[in-house]
Amino acid sequence: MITIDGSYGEGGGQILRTAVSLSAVIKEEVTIKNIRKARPQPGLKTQHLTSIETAALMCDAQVEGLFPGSTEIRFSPVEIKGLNAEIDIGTAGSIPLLVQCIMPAAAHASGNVSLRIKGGTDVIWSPSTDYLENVTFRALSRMGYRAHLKTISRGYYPRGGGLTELSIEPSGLNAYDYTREDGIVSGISHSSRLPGHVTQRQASCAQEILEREGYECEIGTEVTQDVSTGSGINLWSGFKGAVSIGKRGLPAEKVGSMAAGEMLQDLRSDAAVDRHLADQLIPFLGLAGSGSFTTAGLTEHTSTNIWVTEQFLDVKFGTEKKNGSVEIHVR
Ligand SMILES: Nc1ncnc2c1ncn2[C@@H]1O[C@H](COP(=O)(O)OP(=O)(O)OP(=O)(O)O)[C@@H](O)[C@H]1O
Repeated sequence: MITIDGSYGEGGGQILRTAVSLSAVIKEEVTIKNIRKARPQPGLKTQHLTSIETAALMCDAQVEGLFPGSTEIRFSPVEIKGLNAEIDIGTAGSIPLLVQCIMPAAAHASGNVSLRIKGGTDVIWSPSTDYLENVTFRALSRMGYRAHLKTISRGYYPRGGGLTELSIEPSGLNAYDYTREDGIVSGISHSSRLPGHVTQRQASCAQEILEREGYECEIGTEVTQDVSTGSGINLWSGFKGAVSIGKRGLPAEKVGSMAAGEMLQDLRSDAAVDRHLADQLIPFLGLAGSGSFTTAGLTEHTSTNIWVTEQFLDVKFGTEKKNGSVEIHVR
């Protein structure tokens, strides 16, 4: 049995997601203590509960300690099967973070994973569903990972209710050395239950900033009347992306300029992948057993995910400074 201190390093929900999924892959029971201990509301939130429940469903796991606010769980996996199910997070809890919890295990399943998931598609402190599809899954496909996430309708905080369709096929993971692939910046400026000019203003502002700096852009707009009210803009290029979410009182131009500013910072860097993708790639690099990428800097999310991954897999990550970036590798 493996025991993980959930308060280690960054101390957030990601420790939980990586630990649960890798425990399923190696079929070894894990106990996670001190879950989100230093967060203002410690323990499991709705998003984490539904994520663990979904992972448990996939691998017939028994789970102890699964309740809101719980700071310790024991996850005992059996075999990872395919799964065809409808999952409702019930709040604006992040759909991409739920998916993050089952991604490594799904590659090792005996069948396909097809889920219709309801929840938040564009919420703060999380990849958006567009980011997951266009940045994370695009990057992982280089290692042979086969997954798609289709956004059917958007779910914003606090109401959520967005709908997505996830499909993951089992696959082996091959080693891959990521190099910079920045090119045209693509994007989508979206809103629900707001006047159409909001998406236009978000998109125009982002486009103007990026084009002024010499980057070609193609940003689409999407105006809907979904269950929840909100707006945002997602940009991506190569293995880099930027997510910006609107909120009451924040001008649409500011939402657009924040995304463009984040994207520019990444595009100006010689690194191959952005800092968010960096932490998300770690368990997969570990499972592939070899591979590398460069990123602008080592975040606490990344170093913590390296630590968790090394607790489960027989791999050792290395980091090395390279021309203003950091190379992270497994050899
Ligand atoms: N703007 C963003 N774009 C892409 N990915 C993001 C973005 N913001 C956060 N992420 C990713 O979302 C994940 C967040 O993990 P984290 O542990 O902070 O989440 P959590 O479950 O909400 O936990 P906690 O509330 O404890 O922080 C990380 O993989 C991080 O890289």
